[in-house]
Amino acid sequence: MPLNKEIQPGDNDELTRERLQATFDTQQMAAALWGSDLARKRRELAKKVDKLTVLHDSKDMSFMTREEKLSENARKVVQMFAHVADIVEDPSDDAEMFHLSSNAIGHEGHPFGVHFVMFIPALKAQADDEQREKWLMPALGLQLIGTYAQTELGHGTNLRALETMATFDKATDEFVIHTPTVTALKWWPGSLGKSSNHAVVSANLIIDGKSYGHHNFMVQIRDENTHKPLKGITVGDIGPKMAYNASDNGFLGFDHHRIPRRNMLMRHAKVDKNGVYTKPPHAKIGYSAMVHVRSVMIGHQGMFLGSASTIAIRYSLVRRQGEIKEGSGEVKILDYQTQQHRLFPQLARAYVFMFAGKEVRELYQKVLSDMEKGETTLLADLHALTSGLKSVVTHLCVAGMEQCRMACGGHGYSRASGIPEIWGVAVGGCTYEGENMVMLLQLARYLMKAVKETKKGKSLGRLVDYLLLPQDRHSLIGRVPQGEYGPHLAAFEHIARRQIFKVADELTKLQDKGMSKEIAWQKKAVELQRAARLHTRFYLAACFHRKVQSVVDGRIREALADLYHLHLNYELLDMVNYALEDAYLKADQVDFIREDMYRLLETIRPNAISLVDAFEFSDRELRSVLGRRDGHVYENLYKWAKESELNRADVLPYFDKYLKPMMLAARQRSNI
Ligand SMILES: CCCCCCCCCCCCCCCCCCCCCCCCCC(=O)SCCNC(=O)CCNC(=O)[C@H](O)C(C)(C)COP(=O)(O)OP(=O)(O)OC[C@H]1O[C@@H](n2cnc3c(N)ncnc32)[C@H](O)[C@@H]1OP(=O)(O)O
Ligand SMILES: Cc1cc2nc3c(=O)[nH]c(=O)nc-3n(C[C@H](O)[C@H](O)[C@H](O)COP(=O)(O)OP(=O)(O)OC[C@H]3O[C@@H](n4cnc5c(N)ncnc54)[C@H](O)[C@@H]3O)c2cc1C
Repeated sequence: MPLNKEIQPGDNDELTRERLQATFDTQQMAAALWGSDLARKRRELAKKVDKLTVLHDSKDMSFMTREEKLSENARKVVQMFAHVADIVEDPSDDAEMFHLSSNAIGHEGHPFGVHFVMFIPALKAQADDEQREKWLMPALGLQLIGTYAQTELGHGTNLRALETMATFDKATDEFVIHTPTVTALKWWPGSLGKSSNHAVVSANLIIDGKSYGHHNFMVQIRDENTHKPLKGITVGDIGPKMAYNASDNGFLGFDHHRIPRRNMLMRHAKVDKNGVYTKPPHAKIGYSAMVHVRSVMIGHQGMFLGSASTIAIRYSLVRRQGEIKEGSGEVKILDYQTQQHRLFPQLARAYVFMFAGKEVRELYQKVLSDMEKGETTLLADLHALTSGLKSVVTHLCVAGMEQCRMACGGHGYSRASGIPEIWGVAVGGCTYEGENMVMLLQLARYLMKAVKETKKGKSLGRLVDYLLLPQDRHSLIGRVPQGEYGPHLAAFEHIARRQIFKVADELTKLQDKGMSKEIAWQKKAVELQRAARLHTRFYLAACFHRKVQSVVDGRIREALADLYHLHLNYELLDMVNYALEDAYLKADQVDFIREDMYRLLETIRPNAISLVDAFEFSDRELRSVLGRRDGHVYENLYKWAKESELNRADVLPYFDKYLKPMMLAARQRSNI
């Protein structure tokens, strides 16, 4: 059977020649990336969105004001729901809905952003059956718009310091929600500013003067008909952000606002009418909506990096600049080794982040179904894994996207490239759902506990089984037959294990000298977050390995293995200092890794376009002139620039108002 190579009439010949070189079928590679069912659904829904003009951007969002963006995406999201049954096979499938949304709406936000990502997951995990009936069904049916209001002006990370109060009033069987200070104002919740009419609000539960820590409460914030804030509620937009400006992130304050007792989400923790409090089965079960977003973010961040890689690689095959051999003509910029070294490792990361995203979603689903039965054993593992992945993946994604942007030269800096907006959205991920450094320290906590168990000969969980294995003193990289990469993966394991034990020993030594546990932790915090990063990077490399092993088709496995081996080499070089510290690697082995990496760049080069085609991002989804599938970049850049609002007239008023008088005055002065 001929291989599918994504060639279409009217394509730029340069790209067609590139596509013909592929060693694999792009649709089969797409199936490896997304799963075959989702890959098919994505393809079909993109075609349907193409035909439905009501779902198309009315103009490029780059040329819109914030209010126009909000209005445009509200229009599209409503149209999207109106046509959803004709477009997707299963509207309750989050993945399918997410892809519909990224095709039709893009990534700048819309009024239902947090509704689907946090509000509904919070209700699913924390509302009891009666409450689900009351709010989850209407929320799924779009009868209300919800947000998740946890962060305050004064505190986002340290949830124990949240100040919003929910004081139980036994006499009326109500909670009184109150914002005692300006720092207690809720700050940041997505779609809160102008769109939502309900919020899951985190507030300190106070019964008879005693605080039970923060819990989640359902609060209606706006009238369902007039959309005006309810009495005792102040709400508004927090202003423009780096990106994500079609989302109205908001502020929210309460002045002794009363809600019924049954508005506390009571699946796990409960308060009865006598004010008797029942503890949840796990102290952090109320954090489940955060864990949900952390788990979905991994794959989505991979998609963002995949989008930027697609844009930069396609453009690098259209752009010619300079000669490699004098007189032989200008070359495609992707033929430069430096360009390949800049882009292919990002492409490999995008792949592995998407694979890891799938694994972590499966674990989340398992934990969620366990939680339904009151079983919480795997919650700590999930928290540790998502905390590490969330931090490492967002950090590497935005660093990688910046490489993609720079690899496009000047045109990468233009919004026409599409990279600035997705970079701006992705970089928010380093902060939201737990600031990266803080989340790495959460994982480090787990790792230090794992060390203690290891010393007793036990494992804390599957993720840290490797701590029980003995340390090798020297790496076998370059000492085994060419093409064997087991020692590379072993090096990731070695580096992570060594750093984890090293910092654990250092903590013990400090405490043995009489330092408190907390101060010792502070003294070693940078080393601790390094341990968490190295553990996560080992997890990612091992995940890539598992994926390559699982692929049946020989051609796909070979192309994926090239990316995997590049990933191993590139990431090892990026953290080689850890392997040199204990002479685990020698200088000749580092040279071996480098040379192998350069070899792999050349091997991957002919497959580059098909490896990005395999993401199957539609042009509508990419929203990039540089990344167009057909490669017709220059004529479309010119067309795009002409759309700029500044080109509506040859002379704009500011010229007559400011510059002309200044120049006239200057001329007059020079004539005197
Ligand atoms: C139309 C529609 C289309 C529809 C489509 C629909 C489809 C939709 C599909 C989905 C689409 C998705 C799209 C996404 C991408 C889109 C782009 C943009 C979107 C932007 C959205 C942005 C949303 C962003 C939202 C937000 O940002 S919302 C706010 C997030 N805020 C934070 O994340 C605060 C961080 N801070 C903390 O999480 C805590 O503060 C703290 C540090 C843990 C300490 O917590 P503390 O309570 O102090 O506990 P410790 O004392 O440290 O620990 C004590 C003990 O508890 C343990 N433990 C702590 N935790 C946990 C935990 N979880 N679980 C288990 N254990 C835990 C710890 O291991 C320790 O164990 P031990 O060692 O004792 O054994
Ligand atoms: C785009 C976007 C969307 C958001 N959406 C929502 C939403 O829908 N709902 C919601 O409730 N919130 C939302 N947030 C808020 C977000 O969750 C918080 O901003 C985030 O959790 C970080 O908290 P912070 O702002 O308090 O940062 P801070 O904690 O003030 O971080 C500042 C610095 O202090 C350091 N730091 C803080 N604590 C520690 C510590 N213990 N140890 C070491 N270092 C520390 C951090 O590492 C960081 O370097 C959103 C934020 C963004 C950017």
